[in-house]
Amino acid sequence: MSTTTNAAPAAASSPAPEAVIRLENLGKTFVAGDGPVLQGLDLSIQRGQFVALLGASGSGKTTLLNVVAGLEDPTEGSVSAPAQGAAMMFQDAGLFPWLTAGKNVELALELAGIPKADRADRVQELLELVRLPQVADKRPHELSGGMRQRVGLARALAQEREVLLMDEPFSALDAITRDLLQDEVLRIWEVTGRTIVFITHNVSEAVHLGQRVLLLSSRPGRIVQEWDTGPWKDPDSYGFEASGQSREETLDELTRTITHRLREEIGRHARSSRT
Ligand SMILES: Nc1ncnc2c1ncn2[C@@H]1O[C@H](COP(=O)(O)OP(=O)(O)OP(=O)(O)O)[C@@H](O)[C@H]1O
Repeated sequence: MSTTTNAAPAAASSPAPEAVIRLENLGKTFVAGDGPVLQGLDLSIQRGQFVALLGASGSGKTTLLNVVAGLEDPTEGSVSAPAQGAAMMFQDAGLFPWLTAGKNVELALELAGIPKADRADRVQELLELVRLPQVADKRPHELSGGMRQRVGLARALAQEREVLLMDEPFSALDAITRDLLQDEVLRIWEVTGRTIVFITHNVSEAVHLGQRVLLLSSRPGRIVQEWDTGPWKDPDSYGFEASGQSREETLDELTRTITHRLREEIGRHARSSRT
């Protein structure tokens, strides 16, 4: 794997960060004759990190999330992830249409074992966290797509899991709603300290959200390149000061570089699918 890191050297005394997800030589084959979807994949994610995952369509991004969540078993290698599993969020919020927004969130709290007496306050706290304090009594069909995703996010957070896996959660939303929700997710990540793995096809979204941006190769999927965006987002950091560019220029340049690499992988995927 090639890694592009612009971080300042870590202070000698800082303790090694704890990996909350560790995949070693991971492989996944669904149908023996079709070959592996994932192969030789190594990945370590530290507690509290925000990781964005890019890759061609069909490269195995969702499969990777499912393995981390414990929904799929690997056929090779090892997975270390929280035993409690992970909360997941998808392109469609998947709210139960017959329940109100509040009841959708409350159900997740109930399944997480939160006592009944504490649930009403917690539902309200979570809806406030996603900036929808007023929708507890509304049914999903009364909400916009962006509002439904916010409720879906509140429901995912209600599961009280350390790891949140997000599979293209905003790809069906209009650009303005998507921008707003990206900023909300960053705010919620900072407030809650969750470890987030976020799949997207949108490189700007990956660069905006991820501290680390990972590129999955075309089949078989493994992490082929990684970019560390952190130093460029922190104005006080070494990386920012060392460059003569503005933060926006640097992030735009990074977005172009990653887009170029992603296109190469998509092209490779298209060629290998034809053979
Ligand atoms: N349960 C399954 N049984 C058989 N094949 C599967 C199964 N799940 C996924 N696959 C295959 O694994 C490959 C990777 O699928 P996956 O959904 O993980 O890719 P992806 O990168 O998330 O794609 P996209 O970006 O289009 O969502 C595909 O060829 C898919 O058909």
